[in-house]
Amino acid sequence: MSEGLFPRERAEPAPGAVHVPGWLPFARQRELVAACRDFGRGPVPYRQTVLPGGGVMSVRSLCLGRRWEPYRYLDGVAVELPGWLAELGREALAEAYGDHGGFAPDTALVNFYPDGARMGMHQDREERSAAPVVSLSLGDTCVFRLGNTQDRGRPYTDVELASGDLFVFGGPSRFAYHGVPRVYAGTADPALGLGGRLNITLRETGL
Ligand SMILES: O=C(O)CCC(=O)C(=O)O
Ligand SMILES: [Fe+2]
Repeated sequence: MSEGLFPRERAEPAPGAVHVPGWLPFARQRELVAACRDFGRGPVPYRQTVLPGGGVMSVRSLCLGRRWEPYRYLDGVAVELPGWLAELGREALAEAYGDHGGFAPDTALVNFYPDGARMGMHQDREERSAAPVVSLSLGDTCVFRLGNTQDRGRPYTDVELASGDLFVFGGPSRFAYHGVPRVYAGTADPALGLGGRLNITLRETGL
């Protein structure tokens, strides 16, 4: 980890991909952690997704708004996407792109990474909207791998996402393969009250 050694600066690792380190103030991060804990106490708990081939994802996931399963969005909504979270997504996009462009997310995927959890390279392509994906990270720092739009392999760029970081991928990067090959256990500020990593992606499903 480079924390403390190199300044973490805003970067555009690929066209349409923007990383804004430390975008969320610490108090806001704490509120989001509490909210994510509350979501898990709602009608639909966090659960491990079973892939069509029988594999089980190591992350624990929960959907707000439209429900995603591999590889489609289901009809109907089990838990509403809170208006304040959609608004946070708009603010995030305005920060990253200078304009929220009318972004109207109707779904949030909340992923919890316990120690050792990872996410393989994939595309977010079940949405029927070209709107960007807005990602917020909380807790332990991870390696986020932003690949190309052709396949899971190189070229790719590894970006460290720490608590409070905003990452947006849209435009030419919207359908880039991406994944989380590694989470650095125990790197979160203990005052955050979270062991592991949380990631929230806000999306427009266009459905
Ligand atoms: O955890 C992350 O940073 C990425 C999550 C992701 O790619 C997804 O939920 O589709
Ligand atoms: Fe994804």
